[in-house]
Amino acid sequence: MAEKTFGVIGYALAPKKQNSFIRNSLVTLAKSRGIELVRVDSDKPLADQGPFDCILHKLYGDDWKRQLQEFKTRFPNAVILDAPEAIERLHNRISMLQVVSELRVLERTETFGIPKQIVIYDKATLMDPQAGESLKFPVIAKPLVADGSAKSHKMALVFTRDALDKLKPPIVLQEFVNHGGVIFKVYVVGEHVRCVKRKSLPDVSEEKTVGVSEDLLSFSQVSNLANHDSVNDSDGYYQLMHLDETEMPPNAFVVDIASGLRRALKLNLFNFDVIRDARYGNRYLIIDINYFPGYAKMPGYEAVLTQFFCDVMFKKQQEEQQGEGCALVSTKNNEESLQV
Ligand SMILES: O=P(O)(O)O[C@@H]1[C@@H](OP(=O)(O)O)[C@H](OP(=O)(O)O)[C@H](O)[C@H](OP(=O)(O)O)[C@H]1OP(=O)(O)O
Ligand SMILES: Nc1ncnc2c1ncn2[C@@H]1O[C@H](COP(=O)(O)OP(=O)(O)O)[C@@H](O)[C@H]1O
Ligand SMILES: [Mg+2]
Ligand SMILES: [Mg+2]
Repeated sequence: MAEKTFGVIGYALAPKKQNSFIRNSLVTLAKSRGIELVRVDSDKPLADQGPFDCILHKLYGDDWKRQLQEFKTRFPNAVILDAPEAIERLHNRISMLQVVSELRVLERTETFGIPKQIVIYDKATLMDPQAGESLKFPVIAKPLVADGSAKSHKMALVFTRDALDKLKPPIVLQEFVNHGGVIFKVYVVGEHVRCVKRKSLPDVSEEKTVGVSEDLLSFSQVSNLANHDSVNDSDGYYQLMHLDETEMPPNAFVVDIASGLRRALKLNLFNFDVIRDARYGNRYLIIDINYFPGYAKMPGYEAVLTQFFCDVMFKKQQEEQQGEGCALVSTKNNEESLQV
C-alpha cells in the first residue's frame, strides 16, 4: 500500500453508474497507488465538501453546472474531469458528430467520416413530402438529444418514407449503412485507447426492404443486448452475430482518430462507436460518441483508470510547482479541460 495520499478524487455519478464503475477492485488498486476515491454527496453543495484534488463526474443539469463553477472558483487548482461545456457538445447528436469533419489524421488507405444525416425539428417538416428526399432508405431515426435518458436511446429503423409520420421530432435521420452486424467501440481514457467489438444491427438487403412486414422497427441499446436477449423479432430480422470472425480495424488508425477526437473535443473520458461500411471495406463511419461510458466492461479497466488518475495528479502537481516558481503565468484558462 502507498504510504502517502497522492490525490483525492471526488466522484459524482448517478447510482447506476456508481454501482458499475466504483468497484472494490478499482478502489483498492487506486488506493495502492495513493489515489483515494470519495463519493460526492449530492444532497450537499459540492463546494462545501472535500477537499478534492479532482472531480470525476457524469451528472446533468444547470444546478450541477453551477455547483462545478462554484467549486472551481473556490478551488482554482482542482481538476474537473471533464469541463461541462465540453461534455455538453455530446448531448446533441448533430454537434456530437460535427467534430469528425474537423479531424486531420495522417494519410492512410483507410478513410473515415459520418453517415449522411439530416435533422428534423418539427412535425410539419417531417410531413413535408420533401423530407428525407436527399436520403437513401432505410434510415435510422435517433432522438436529437443524447442526455442519457432511456428516451434518448430509443431508435427506429425506418424502411419507407411513409413510415416517417410515426416519428416524434426533434430527430436525426441518418442513412443506415450495412456493416456486417458488428460495431467497434473505442474507449478513450486520456492517452489510453482500447477498441472492442460489439453486436450491432444486422445488414439489410434490398429484398428485406421490400418484403419486410413492418415499415419501422424500434430498438434500443443493441450493443448491450446479450445474444439470448429477446427482442421484437417477428420478421426474423435479428440473428446471432459472429463477433470472432470480424477483423478489427488497424490499431494505428483507431488511435489516430481517438487522439484527434480527444484534442478537438477537449475531453479525456469518452468512447465512440465506429462501423465499417460493407460497400468499401476500408471506409469507417463514426456514428456515436458517449461521455464517460461503461468502462467497467473494458477488461482490466481498473489498471487503466488508476494509471490515468496518477497521470492527472502528477500533471497537477507539476503545474502547481511551476506556478509557485513563476507567479507571472496567470493566464491559464480555467474553462479548458486538462489534457493529460
Ligand atoms: O451503463 P453502460 O455500462 O451500458 O454504459 C453506457 C454506454 O455503453 P457502452 O460503454 O458504450 O457499451 C452507452 O453507450 P451507447 O450510447 O450505448 O453507445 C452510453 O455511454 C451510456 O450513457 P448514456 O446513457 O448515454 O448517458 C452508458 O450508460 P451509463 O452507465 O453512463 O448510464
Ligand atoms: N448509421 C447507422 N448504420 C447502421 N447502424 C447504425 C447506424 N447508426 C446506429 N446504428 C446502430 O444502432 C445502434 C445505436 O445507435 P447509436 O447512435 O450508437 O445510439 P446510442 O447512443 O443509443 O448508442 C448502434 O450501436 C448501431 O448498432
Ligand atoms: Mg452507441
Ligand atoms: Mg450513445
